Amino acid sequence: SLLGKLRRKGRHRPPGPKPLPFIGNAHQIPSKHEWIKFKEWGDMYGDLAKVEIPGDTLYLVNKREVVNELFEVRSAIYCSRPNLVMAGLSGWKNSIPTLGYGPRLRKSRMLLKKAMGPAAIRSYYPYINRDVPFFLQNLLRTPERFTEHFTRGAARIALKIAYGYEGVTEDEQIIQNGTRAMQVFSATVAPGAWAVDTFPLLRYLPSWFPFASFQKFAERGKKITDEARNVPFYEVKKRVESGTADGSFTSMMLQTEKSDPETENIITWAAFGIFTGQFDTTTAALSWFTIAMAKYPDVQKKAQAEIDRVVGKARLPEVADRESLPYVWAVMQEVFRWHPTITMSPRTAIQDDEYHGYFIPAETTIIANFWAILHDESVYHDADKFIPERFCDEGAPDSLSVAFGFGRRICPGILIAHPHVFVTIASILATFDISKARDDAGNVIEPGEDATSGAINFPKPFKVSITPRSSEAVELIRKSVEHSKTLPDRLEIFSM
Ligand code: HEM
Repeated sequence: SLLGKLRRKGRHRPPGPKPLPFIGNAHQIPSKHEWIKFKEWGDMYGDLAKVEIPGDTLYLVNKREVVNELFEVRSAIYCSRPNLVMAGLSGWKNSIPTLGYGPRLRKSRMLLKKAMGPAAIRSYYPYINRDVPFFLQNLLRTPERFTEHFTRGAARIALKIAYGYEGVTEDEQIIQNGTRAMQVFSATVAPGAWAVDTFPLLRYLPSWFPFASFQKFAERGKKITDEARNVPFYEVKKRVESGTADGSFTSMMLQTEKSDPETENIITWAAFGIFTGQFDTTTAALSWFTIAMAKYPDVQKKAQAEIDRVVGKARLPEVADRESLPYVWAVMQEVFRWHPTITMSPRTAIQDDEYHGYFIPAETTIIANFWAILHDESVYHDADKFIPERFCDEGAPDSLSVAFGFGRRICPGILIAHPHVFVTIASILATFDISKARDDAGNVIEPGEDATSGAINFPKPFKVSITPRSSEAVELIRKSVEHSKTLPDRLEIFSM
């Protein structure tokens, strides 16, 4: 039979929801929280579920074993990305996360390794520890602006590494430009935006963005993104030329790499990757942490008790305390499991392949559903609940080995994200209590768990109450800030 012939040729395609002519399954893909629908299809159709959209076929992968086999073991095949047209038009064409596999990607990741590899990261620990008190001080002064403090805390470190930060233009403007550029990115790579067609993109437009045609969107998005990437870079370049640059990834690359336009362009994107890769993701993760602490006071108390016992109240937690704070570490693992920062990641195969008898033609887009893996009830019971004990007492598989991706496209910032998020969480727990806010009538406001749509999984804006644990804690923050001011703020590794 024809079917048998196709099978023999290995051209058996995986099952999936029934497509309609022309639009395929587009009408069945929801406009938000696509990962939940994709998990349902995985539960119905198995290891690989095929979904048709106009102009593309997607294979959904919802199980850890399958993602591991394809993205890790066969990483050399599943190492490219789909062509994200709208992201490309909006200024992100040459960005690292959207690059197809090839020499440019390899070069970019090689450069990133110099700033994000194990040795470099260890050399940042003192800088990260030094910065935490400033973050806590901001939180103390204006606790209701916690989201902004999360962003600034992460951005300060990222900007320092990428551009040398202090003395390099105005950081407020750079952070604001970066935030806007990331909103353009997030909107244009959101699965609903590219998986269906370009029309649903309108749903993801940030509120400050005037309603406009696609051409206008792309034009404006590109302008924002170019400016966000170029302004800090050329500032550093100017300073390198005049011999006044603080040591940073950019200054080091400008002095050690070839000075042709192509290489320079790659450096701008690598630096911009360090900057934009860090602040939004960290803000999202810390926001979910904040919601978790408000909703699960017993978890918070237990984590605080561990810190009080191990670290004491005379100093703040530091990066090096990680091994001796297993419960706080489990809280962090649970944050990245409960609401993973990036719920799904797309890859394309660079050659034909086969998985358990199913044919996977070159160029097929595979969507790894990290959220589904981390909400698999057979692995993580009561998956919607926040239960750190599953990691430290029950031996559940690590969530961080999923939440940062796999293989050749694994998050290059993973080694800095872990200690930075960890020490931030530990320091908040050491000095503040997070609880549910009350409205003017005194009624408790239940923080929701609704996520925004877009590439990065942020909770919708929410209110909580953040108050210092004690007057001792306030004093500790004040003393730590004074101490930090006496410490060097250079990154030695880039001083040459
Ligand atoms: C909370 C922190 C973070 C989380 C949860 C996170 C998560 C991820 C994930 C899931 C991916 C896709 C991986 C894949 O396809 O397998 C990714 C890619 C990426 N991340 Fe991160 N990330 C974080 C922080 C950072 C930081 C600090 C940097 C700074 C260098 C960074 C830079 C990047 C870049 C450049 C890519 C694209 C890599 C590529 O496509 O080759 N991220 N990240």
